[in-house]
Amino acid sequence: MAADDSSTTILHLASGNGPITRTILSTPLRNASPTEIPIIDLSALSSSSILADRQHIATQIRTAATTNGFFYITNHGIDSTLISSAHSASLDFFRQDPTLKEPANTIHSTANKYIVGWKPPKTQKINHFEGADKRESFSLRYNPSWDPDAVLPLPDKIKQAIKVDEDGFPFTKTDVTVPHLKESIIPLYQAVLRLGRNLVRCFALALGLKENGFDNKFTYPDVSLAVNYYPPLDEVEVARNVSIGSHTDFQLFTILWQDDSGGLEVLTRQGQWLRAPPLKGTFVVNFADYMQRITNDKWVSTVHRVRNVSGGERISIPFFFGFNLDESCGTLDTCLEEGEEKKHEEISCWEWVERRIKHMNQMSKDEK
Ligand SMILES: O=C(O)CCC(=O)C(=O)O
Ligand SMILES: [Fe+2]
Repeated sequence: MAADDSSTTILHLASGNGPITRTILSTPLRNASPTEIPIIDLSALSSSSILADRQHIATQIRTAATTNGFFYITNHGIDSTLISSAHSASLDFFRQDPTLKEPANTIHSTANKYIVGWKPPKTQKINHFEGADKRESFSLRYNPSWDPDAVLPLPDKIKQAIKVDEDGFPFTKTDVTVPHLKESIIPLYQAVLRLGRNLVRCFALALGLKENGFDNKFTYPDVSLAVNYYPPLDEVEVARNVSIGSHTDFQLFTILWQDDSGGLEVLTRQGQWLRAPPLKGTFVVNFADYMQRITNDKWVSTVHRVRNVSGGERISIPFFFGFNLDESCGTLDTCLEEGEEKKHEEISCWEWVERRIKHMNQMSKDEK
């Protein structure tokens, strides 16, 4: 961050259109208020609910989406035992000696290099202006055999595009040392995938579409689950480093579980950093770049980062959602006021993400 004037600083970020900046207020970091990051109760998402109840949820989502693009969900239906089991198996995986994690390194994936598998510490730079993220992670992408609601068979072109690793990588490589990793993570993956599909129906309502308006774009969604492991930042690092740099997520939306360490921070449109502290029994949901595009920038893809200053290790489990790889969605008519121009051209979610990643990596090359 470079100094601008005495009361503000400039934050540099990657975007799908090249580097951008944001002005940051010098007001101290503080906890978000319930209006800034609301808690939305999803009890009424159950199949026996009536449309009016789901509309009520949609109205709250719309307010959150147009305010800071972040909200907590409670009564989401995900069993806490699924979470605790995935959490402890993840700790068992990350706490191993690096040589034992190496076989699952993403570089050994035959089909999904750099996408699935283990990413060692300090190998990711989500914001090149802020240096390497002090995290390691373990990632999976969509696999129809883990999707309880998969509509099979998948179209051939999708089978090719999804590129499932035939040997079951990366779990084949964790089976020996952490055999319970797969059996703990997959049930959570399945539950969050189902929750995501339900939320997408609320998003459709919140955007003035029919409840099933996005269903056919979500039959084999381009999703990925990551487990992030953040060692604590030491005293020197706290001033200079990030656990994960300031960024926006790339696709449609993210459902994130965080442990009770804290450290997630969210930037308001006004340039104020807010803490999004862990709240028992909740997930955090945030909108991402592609959602912002198709809503003509009405729903915000909000900048966030993590600084793990808890003194202990921190785990988070984000689940990123995009439309089916072959689906494209232009600006939604329901997001345009009378006479309002569309701000973005139509592009598929997948092409958008590729462009976003290209720009992010370009910044790294420019640094050298
Ligand atoms: O760990 C967190 O709380 C946030 C992680 C995140 O923003 C990401 O993985 O994109
Ligand atoms: Fe993120």
